[in-house]
Amino acid sequence: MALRHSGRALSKATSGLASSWSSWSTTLRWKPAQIQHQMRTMATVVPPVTQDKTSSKGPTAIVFMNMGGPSTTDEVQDFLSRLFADADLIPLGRLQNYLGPLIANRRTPKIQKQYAAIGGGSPIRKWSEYQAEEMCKILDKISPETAPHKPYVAFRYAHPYTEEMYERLLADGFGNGKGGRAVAFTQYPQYSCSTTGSSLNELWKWRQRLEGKSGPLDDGRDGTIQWSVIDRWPVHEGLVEAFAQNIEKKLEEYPKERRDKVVLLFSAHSLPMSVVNRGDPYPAEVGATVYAVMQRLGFSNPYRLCYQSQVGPQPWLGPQTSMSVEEYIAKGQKDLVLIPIAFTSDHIETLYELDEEVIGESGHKDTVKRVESLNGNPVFIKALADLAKSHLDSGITCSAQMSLRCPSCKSERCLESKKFFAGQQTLPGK
Ligand SMILES: C=CC1=C(C)c2cc3[nH]c(cc4nc(cc5[nH]c(cc1n2)c(C)c5CCC(=O)O)C(CCC(=O)O)=C4C)c(C)c3C=C
Ligand code: FES
Ligand SMILES: [Fe+2]
Repeated sequence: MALRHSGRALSKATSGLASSWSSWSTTLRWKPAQIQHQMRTMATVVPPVTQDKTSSKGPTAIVFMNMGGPSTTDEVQDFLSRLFADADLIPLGRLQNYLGPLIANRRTPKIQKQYAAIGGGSPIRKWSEYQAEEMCKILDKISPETAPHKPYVAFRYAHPYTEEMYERLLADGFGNGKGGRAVAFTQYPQYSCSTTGSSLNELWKWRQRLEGKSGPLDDGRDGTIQWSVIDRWPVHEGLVEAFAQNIEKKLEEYPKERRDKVVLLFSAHSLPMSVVNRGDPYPAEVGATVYAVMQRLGFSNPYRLCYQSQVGPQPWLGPQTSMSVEEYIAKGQKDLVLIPIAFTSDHIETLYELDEEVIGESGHKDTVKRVESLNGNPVFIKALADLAKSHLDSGITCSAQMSLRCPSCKSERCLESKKFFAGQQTLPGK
């Protein structure tokens, strides 16, 4: 089980180095004065600004944010290099620039084999571009006042990178003195500072670099892009409906007399306990999605939430998906349906880890099954459009929840980017 044993290989790769993989969460060192400053800024809640509903006319850019994945095996090394360079995902402190590439290089051949096994690359770009385009077509119809809607994709670790998306936005006539409205739409339904938080910090960084720091002019306009954020949507009814329909479809594959005893195993990407204990909202929001889906199903079946894809030797949030499947089978429960609940399209965690490893090695491929990922599901794409329309109608810049930092957050990036997105001004006259 390559992914599950990956921690040992990683710690081997970094052993002997001053700050190892195992200390990724404790590498920041603060002096007393810095701590006092941090304590003050940590507690700051930045109230979101309400936008003037009448002023937001099209064109409107809708930017799908996600982690991305290598489209070919040749892109794996760059993907992993970017991923291990991301201090919002894997904080390696002052050794980030040294340790990051080292771990990425060591890991590349193994991960290349996994992408080769699922057809030579991640399908996430194909699905994201399709979902964004189809959603914009629906949005043009249901929200003519903000049309035309232009789809963009910004990945954190693979093409199209955030900076490539931003350059395209500028080339397409947004910003650069022309203003215009853009919605940063996370494609992670549940918020984690390591995923959506990282993408927003990156977007804020490129916004500062490519659009400068121009303050509001006398008329309130500065010609930069007016950003708003859809930062989480764990219980959106269209999302819940799409998941529920896929589960119902899968349950039909079991004989009627066994159907209501099939155990539903929701599986989400895990988080290191250091991130959970920092106060990350993700576990609660994943739990909320699971509960909403079960409510929609009328609690027809027994269910559990488990977590997959731990990397490195630190403690991660459990129970592990692979272990849960093995233990239920050992207890005699062989009818199991796996439901990837925290990602909206296929990726190595579904196509390789769940299909090839967890199900493939369970010895019960005929009774342990996985529901389809949302991918091009029309119910899901309509949900995305409804969600975007409600956001555009609401006039809010981001959720109230996004303005609050984790209790133990010490990151200046989080502080500044939250301040920026929560404080985006209205754009009168546009
Ligand atoms: C909601 C989804 C995800 C969360 C939360 C998440 C947190 C998280 N991930 C790592 C480390 C790695 N993740 C890797 C790949 C990867 N991660 C997700 C999703 C979430 N990660 C996906 C969908 C993928 C695969 C992308 C694809 O194209 O298929 C990897 C690289 C693969 C590997 O080397 O095993 C690492 C490393 C951490 C540390 C973390 C939380 C802090
Ligand atoms: S880590 Fe959660 S807000 Fe900074
Ligand atoms: Fe991950």
